[in-house]
Amino acid sequence: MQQILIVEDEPAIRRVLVKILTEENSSYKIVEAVNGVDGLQAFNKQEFNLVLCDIKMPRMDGLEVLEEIKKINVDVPVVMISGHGDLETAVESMKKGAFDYISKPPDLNRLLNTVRIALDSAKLKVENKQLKKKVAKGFQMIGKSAAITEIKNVIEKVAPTDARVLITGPNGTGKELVAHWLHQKSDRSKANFIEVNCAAIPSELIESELFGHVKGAFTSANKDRAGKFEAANGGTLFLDEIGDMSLSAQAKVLRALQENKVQRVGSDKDLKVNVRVIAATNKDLKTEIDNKNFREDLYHRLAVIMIKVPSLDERKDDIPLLVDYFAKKIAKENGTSAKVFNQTAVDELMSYNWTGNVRELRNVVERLLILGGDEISKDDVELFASK
Ligand SMILES: Nc1ncnc2c1ncn2[C@@H]1O[C@H](COP(=O)(O)OP(=O)(O)OP(=O)(O)O)[C@@H](O)[C@H]1O
Repeated sequence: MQQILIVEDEPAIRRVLVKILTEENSSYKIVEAVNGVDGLQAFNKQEFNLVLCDIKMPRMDGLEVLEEIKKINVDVPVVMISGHGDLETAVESMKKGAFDYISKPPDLNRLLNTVRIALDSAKLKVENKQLKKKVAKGFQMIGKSAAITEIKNVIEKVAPTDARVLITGPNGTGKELVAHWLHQKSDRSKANFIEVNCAAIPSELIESELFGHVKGAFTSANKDRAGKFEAANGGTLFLDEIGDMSLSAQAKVLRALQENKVQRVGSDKDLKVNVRVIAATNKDLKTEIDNKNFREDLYHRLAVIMIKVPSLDERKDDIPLLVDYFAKKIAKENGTSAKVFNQTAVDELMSYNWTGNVRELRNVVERLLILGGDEISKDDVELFASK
């Protein structure tokens, strides 16, 4: 059901609007208000998917109603109804957040199209918000150890700035998670978070991956292609495993960071980009610099803020929380009910050496959920954890 509020002082126009909409779609439920004040009262009382609002009305005009509605719920589309002579106001209302406007007398097709598009777009907005929430939930950072608490504090402080961040730590400790959080908690979260795993891309392709290419730049370049820097414009570019990047790509990344400009491979045209770069590595970049595998100037550009994610061994008190979190998460993903890990099982898991790795702990939990008994005990851990 779609709830539509019509705010219109002229009874004849109101009647036409109601007739057209109810005849078009029986799921449209209409509430009528005869002036702006009544309209706002109705809007405050119940939820609406769409508002149609006349511009010229006594007591409170359409623009005021629009402004008030946007204060209450910015996501509900408002379509203005403009009479003869207030076209300029209609245009102004668009600047104030109106979705669109229709003219009086309402043309049937135009009205129905506008209503349909406004309702669809509102639905998309809501879905998008829900999806974002879901994504944010999928990136929960579990842990109350001193190390994780400190990392969360640093994220809170650093995320809203544009400072570059270098995240270090062993494989599977949560470096990517930290990068996601930095993005989610920044003003850039509306734009893209683009990830490039520098270790997974052959060195001859990394430049084209990062900067794009123009048609004919190399044999397989059969059309122009944007690179990851361009894709991340306005957002965040996460360069994972940056310690594995070739020296020639490092030189180009350095230039991109210094000048906020990139050139597609095969082109000499500069493209301006506004990208926040977050990098991660499990290597000791200082050693890589000594061994001439990593550029020192690039290191200093990247490592404005350093976040070191410690191995799980250094924060064992997070293991019970992580086991519980993964057990519930995996059960939910598989549509099964969550099994309990009893204290003996958790103690046994805590006694192991976890040289990295949260990812490994997650895999062990999954294995135990599949192979273990109804309640996971120390015996199950000894039998199936295979550490
Ligand atoms: N504190 C945490 N809370 C919840 N999940 C976590 C935590 N740390 C890591 N994970 C999960 O563990 C897995 C590995 O984490 P992530 O990919 O962030 O590690 P990484 O250090 O980037 O690994 P790599 O070095 O291999 O790229 C992911 O599924 C991630 O969601």
